[in-house]
Amino acid sequence: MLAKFFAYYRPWKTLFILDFSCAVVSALLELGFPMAIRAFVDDLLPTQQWGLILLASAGLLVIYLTNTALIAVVVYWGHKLGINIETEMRRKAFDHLQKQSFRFFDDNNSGHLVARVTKDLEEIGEVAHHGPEDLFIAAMTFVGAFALMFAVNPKLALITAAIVPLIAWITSRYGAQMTANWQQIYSRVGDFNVRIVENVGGIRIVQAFANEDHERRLFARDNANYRRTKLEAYRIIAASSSLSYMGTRLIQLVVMVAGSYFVLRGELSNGGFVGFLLLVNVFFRPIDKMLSVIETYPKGIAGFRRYLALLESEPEIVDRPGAVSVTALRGDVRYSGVSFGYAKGRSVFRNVDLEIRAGDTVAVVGPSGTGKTTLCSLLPRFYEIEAGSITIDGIDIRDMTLVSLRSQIGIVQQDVFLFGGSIRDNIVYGRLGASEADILEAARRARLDDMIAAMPDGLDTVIGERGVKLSGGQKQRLAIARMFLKNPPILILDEATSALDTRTEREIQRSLEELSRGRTTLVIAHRLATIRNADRIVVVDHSGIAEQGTHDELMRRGGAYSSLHVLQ
Ligand SMILES: Nc1ncnc2c1ncn2[C@@H]1O[C@H](COP(=O)(O)OP(=O)(O)OP(=O)(O)O)[C@@H](O)[C@H]1O
Repeated sequence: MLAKFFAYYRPWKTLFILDFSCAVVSALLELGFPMAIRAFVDDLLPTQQWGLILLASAGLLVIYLTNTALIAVVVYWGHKLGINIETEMRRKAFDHLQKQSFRFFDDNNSGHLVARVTKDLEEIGEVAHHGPEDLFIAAMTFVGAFALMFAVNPKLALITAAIVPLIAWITSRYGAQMTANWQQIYSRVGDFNVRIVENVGGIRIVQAFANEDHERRLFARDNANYRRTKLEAYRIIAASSSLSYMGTRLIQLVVMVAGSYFVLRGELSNGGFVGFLLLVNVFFRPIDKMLSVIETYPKGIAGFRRYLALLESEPEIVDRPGAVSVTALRGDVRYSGVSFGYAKGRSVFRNVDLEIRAGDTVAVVGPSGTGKTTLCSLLPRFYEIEAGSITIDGIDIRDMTLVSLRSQIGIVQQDVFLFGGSIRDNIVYGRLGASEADILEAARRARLDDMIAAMPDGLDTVIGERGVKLSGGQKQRLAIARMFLKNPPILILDEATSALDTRTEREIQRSLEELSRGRTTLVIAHRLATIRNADRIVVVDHSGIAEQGTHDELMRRGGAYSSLHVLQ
């Protein structure tokens, strides 16, 4: 896993080297200061020459200033390195989400996915910056300080080092606990993200059912779980940092007592004593660093693990090697022996044959849950069929690139999804970069022009999240305008007008008829009246296609279609 982590440093090698070398030089200077102080007390003071003392002080000032500059570089460029890595990871995570198939989103909650791309990655940047640098410098300072302490007074150095196993034990014990704890914290954050995303998205339903109290209780539970896990983390931090504080202060006391003893016995100079006390601080600084690494590293690594899990979930539907990019298809669609099920061993339909000639309109009808929507969503390869094949103009859809296949198919859905921007943003989604004239023409053909003219900001009117500021009919028209702009040869209309009043439905129906003119169209309809003129009607039931033919043929046959008709 570490190798995968370090791979992210590759593009920022120069930045890393700059940051790292400045940090190393700064640490070396820190090691040098106690020795300079010792020389100052032992060698310079006894000369009683003010000129020399001031000169040495000026020298120290230069070194301090240099170190100040180094620290500034390390803090800024080091964090720059961290945020660069974090940004790259976030880009990759988002990119990976775009490639996932419908099934992935069926199985993963959007709140958790949001957490993956936001919160999980936050600490990785910190670890990327501090991790290797702190570890290396901690090791270097630790060894360096010990060597210098040993040079000043070996006995005192050994006494000081005796505390190290205790500190190491504290460090390793709490480190493992923290990693496990942070993984749990992330999962808790995901949980309440899910709760918030669902609550805010469905707030109208919540209020309509007056279920606010129920929602509050559910949220309170997740919030309390998060709090409990966080408290556990703070308990670990409190224990480890206070224990290590106690350890370092105890050893300082021991050094004070033992050092005084050595000074009185003449085994240690005054300067040596002062220098040694300063070195003890430097010696224990890596331990503080290690503790802060213990705090941030597990957060980063837990986030990185979840990030890797996301990146390693292979997209289910991808381009085959050698897939061709198709353009301007005629739209001859053929399903041959197609079988499909969402879960293994539970098929929605089996061995379905269906042919739609280019430009024809075929309506799919049948009882709820028989797989009408499913049948249509196989054409743009939102799900992969289990057996058989689907071809367009004789080419298997699996031999086409996904992007080109989907560019040839337009879908107008029952509940239109609109983005939160303006009317223009939503129409232009059909063909990004379309000209103003084309956008207006698409709006006109979808009979949206009167509404746009009546709006204060025209095309730039903001329609609210998911288009809440529009009526159902207006949303449908916007979706149709978007499709006029996209202008695909194949259309799927999924129950597009079921939620509207009769008059609006008739108007929208007219726009849809205009939209489907000259395009291969698959209509999923419940209202049989709207599909009477379809070139063919396919009736599905729980075992697949029950019958197909024109309205008149099916009525004459007196089968499933005619009984549905009688029912309506
Ligand atoms: N994403 C999904 N994951 C798992 N099962 C699904 C999924 N979507 C639909 N199903 C199941 O597949 C079956 C067919 O559903 P589908 O939506 O295709 O039916 P439909 O005929 O379009 O229904 P309706 O007329 O009610 O819209 C149903 O049993 C449904 O529960």
